[in-house]
Order: sequence, then structure tokens, then C-alpha cells
Amino acid sequence: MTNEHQTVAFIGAGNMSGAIIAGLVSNGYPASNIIAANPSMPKLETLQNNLGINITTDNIQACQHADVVVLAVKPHLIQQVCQQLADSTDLSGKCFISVAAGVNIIPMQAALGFAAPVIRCMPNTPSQIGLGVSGMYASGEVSENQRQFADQLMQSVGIVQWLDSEAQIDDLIAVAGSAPAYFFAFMEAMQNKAMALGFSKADSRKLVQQTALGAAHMVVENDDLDISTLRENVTSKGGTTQQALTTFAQGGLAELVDKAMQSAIDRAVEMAKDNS
Ligand SMILES: NC(=O)C1=CN([C@@H]2O[C@H](COP(=O)(O)OP(=O)(O)OC[C@H]3O[C@@H](n4cnc5c(N)ncnc54)[C@H](O)[C@@H]3O)[C@@H](O)[C@H]2O)C=CC1
Ligand SMILES: O=C(O)[C@@H]1CCC=N1
Repeated sequence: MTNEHQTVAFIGAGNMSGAIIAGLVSNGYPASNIIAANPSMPKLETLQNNLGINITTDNIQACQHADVVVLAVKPHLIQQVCQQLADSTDLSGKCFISVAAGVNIIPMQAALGFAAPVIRCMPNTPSQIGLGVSGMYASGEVSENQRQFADQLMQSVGIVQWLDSEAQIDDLIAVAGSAPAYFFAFMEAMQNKAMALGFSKADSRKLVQQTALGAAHMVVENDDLDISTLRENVTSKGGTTQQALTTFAQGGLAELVDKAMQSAIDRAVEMAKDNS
């Protein structure tokens, strides 16, 4: 990775930061160029012990020597954190990458006190294992160099999709940011049924996870086939799969997925209003 000696500060060391940092370090990004800040020590100590990064409980200290500041606190705290940084340190020359859902660039820049270069990034937790998806949108103030660095940073933990408008970040949340949870919920439900059928918890998990893994790999490795063809190939006429799929259809699965994804988008829009 070029620019690899840029210092990246993560403000907020929770699930998403932890996933991105783990992905970066395991992909060879120098841990000495990563610092994470969090109000409490336990998560920081785990990150330091496991990944060798720098840690601090002081957001300002983390930010001072950083070229890139990743804002990774809960959405309702983003503006407060931006204001705290703006009040206490010189932010000129720094690029901000916000991974928060439902906080737009304009209110972030207002809290930072200047037209800062801000990149909205919507990652997901599989970034932890290099299989992430990140939607990215850059404000007009972001330089080509900053954009390229952010692109390389997030490409090192998965695939990157640059977006034409900030509003598309909300769509990306529904399609990828929140979406690992949909698959987890589906697998959880399958595991529960397997257990109800008498399989042990461990066996149920093993059977479900291997099936999910196999199905995902088949999609990846057969990119010349529509996903619907892969589904049809499992479905013998009048057989068991057809019966299961009919039950899903009768329960409105496709409509339910559409509705659930739309509700995630609507929630992001609502959050952006609350955080403006
Ligand atoms: N979890 C996920 O799958 C994804 C989360 N996101 C976004 O990432 C952001 C963080 O989410 P999670 O990591 O899930 O939450 P989290 O609750 O796991 O992490 C947030 C961290 O911020 C810390 N914190 C609280 N106040 C702080 C402050 N004033 N200064 C510094 N740190 C502070 C908390 O102690 C916590 O460790 C959110 O804005 C969310 O929208 C985006 C994509 C996916
Ligand atoms: O649930 C949330 O709001 C965050 C954004 C995407 C995944 N987690």
C-alpha cells in the first residue's frame, strides 16, 4: 500500500473500529501507525494486546499526530466528538472518515468548524476478516491523494464501492452495512430449528455454517449464473426444497426482505434529521 506510513486515528474503539483495525493489521498495515481512542480501557487493551496498536483514552491526543481521523462512535456522539476535537487541536490538513450511519457531511463540517475534507464510509463487520464491503462518498474538499488513501485503506479489508451521492450511503447501509446481521439472523433461525430437531447446538451450528459457506462460495464461483439459477438447481420439482421455498413465498419472504431493507434506509434518513 502506498502512503502506508500515514497515521490513522480511530475515535471510538468498538465493534466497527475493532473489525477494521484487525483487518488492517492482518493485511500488513503497520500497527505503529494506528492509534485508537476510547473513554474506557478494556477494549483498548484488547486491541493493543492482540494487534499491537497504540491506544489512548484521550481523543485529542489520538487526533494530534494523525493524518486521517476515523470517526467511529455512535451516530448521536459524532458531532460532540467533532466539536471536542475542533475546540482543542489544529485540524488543518487532516482527512476525516466517518463510518457513522445517519450523520451527514454538512453537520459534521459545522461541528469541525471548517469545510473539512470528510469521507462518508459505510463498512461492515466482515472487514475483520478481509471480506468487508465499504461504500464511500467524498465531500468536495477531499483531495485526490486523500481519496486514494481512503480507498487503499478500506480496500485492504474488503471491496470498496464509491458512490455518486451522499444519499446512496443510506442505500449501502441496507445492502451491506446492516446486512451481515440479516444472514446471521437467518442462520440463527436455522440453528434453532436444527436444535429443535434434536441436533446438538454445536452440530447445528456446524451444519448451518457449512451450508451457508457452501452457498456463498457457489454464488462467488459461478458468477456466470444468476443466483436464481443456483436456487433452481437445488429445487427438484415436487420435492422438499420446493415445499420449503413455497412456504417462504407464502410467508412473503421477498416482500419482507424489501420492506426490511427499506426500513433500514428510512431509519438512516430519520437519524440524519436528528443529527443535523
Ligand atoms: N457495527 C457495525 O456493523 C457497523 C457500525 N457502523 C457505525 O460505526 C459506528 C460505531 O458503531 P459500533 O462500533 O457498532 O459501536 P460500539 O458501541 O461497538 O463502539 C463505539 C465505541 O465508541 C466509544 N465511545 C463512546 N463515547 C466516546 C467518545 N466520546 N469518544 C471516543 N469514543 C467513544 C464507546 O466506548 C465504544 O467503544 C456507529 O456510528 C455505526 O453507525 C457502520 C457500519 C457497520
Ligand atoms: O445498526 C447500525 O445502525 C449500524 C450501521 C450499519 C450496521 N450497524
